[in-house]
Amino acid sequence: VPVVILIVGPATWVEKFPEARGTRQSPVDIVTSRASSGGSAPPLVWRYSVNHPRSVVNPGYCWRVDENGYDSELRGGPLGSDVYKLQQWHCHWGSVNGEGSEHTVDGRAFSGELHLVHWNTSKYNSFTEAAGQPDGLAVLGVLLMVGSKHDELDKVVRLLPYIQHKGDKVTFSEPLNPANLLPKRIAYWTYPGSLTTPPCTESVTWILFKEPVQVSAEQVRLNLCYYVNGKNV
Ligand SMILES: NS(=O)(=O)c1ccc(O)c(NC(=O)NCCc2ccccn2)c1
Ligand SMILES: [Zn+2]
Repeated sequence: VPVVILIVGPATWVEKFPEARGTRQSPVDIVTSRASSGGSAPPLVWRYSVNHPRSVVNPGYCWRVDENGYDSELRGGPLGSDVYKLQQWHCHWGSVNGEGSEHTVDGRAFSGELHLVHWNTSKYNSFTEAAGQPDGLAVLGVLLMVGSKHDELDKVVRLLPYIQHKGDKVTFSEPLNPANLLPKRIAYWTYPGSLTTPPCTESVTWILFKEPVQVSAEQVRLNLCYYVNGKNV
């Protein structure tokens, strides 16, 4: 009986998404010895709305929190004079502990990776428009490692049982400050890259914080058993 192997993943993305064959594809391995020193970039500055309703969604490949258009600002650092606005944030977890991050640092993977996705409101009129432009998006990447429980992140993790299947969505209005998801030390690596999943558009200025943030083993387990089970590949 002929065996048909359906390959779905990065190797086949180039067939449907030509951008995936580009010259600035993400994620990458950060080779720390080859990273240049900070130079004279201005400080990275952010301000987020805390007290507004947010929705947690299961898009089928992770969980995502939509900011529902509430105001926020990210500017400075490598972003020139443009102001970016937080659109959504989501998480990438691995099926094996320590293997979940998208970026690696000197070949080392972390247990997970949080992405805070911002779009350039100085130049574009919508997220969708910005997502197609080389300077359209800025994503803050936070590496996650197993350690103590993360209280801010727990406001989302505890809702995962209610979005076990693709398309599920739950709205919550508990105050949450996305700034509390960032590490204490805000040193970062930055490079011009792309969306890490289809359509892999080369529109992302990546800003990856050097210091990992700790989450508990239970929080990793909850992410795995809910979104992995709920994940319709
Ligand atoms: N991971 S990332 O680069 O921050 C990022 C940010 C915003 C995005 O819209 C995406 N990609 C995205 O949403 N893709 C939706 C469809 C999809 C996602 C994953 C696999 C296959 N198809 C990735
Ligand atoms: Zn992501």
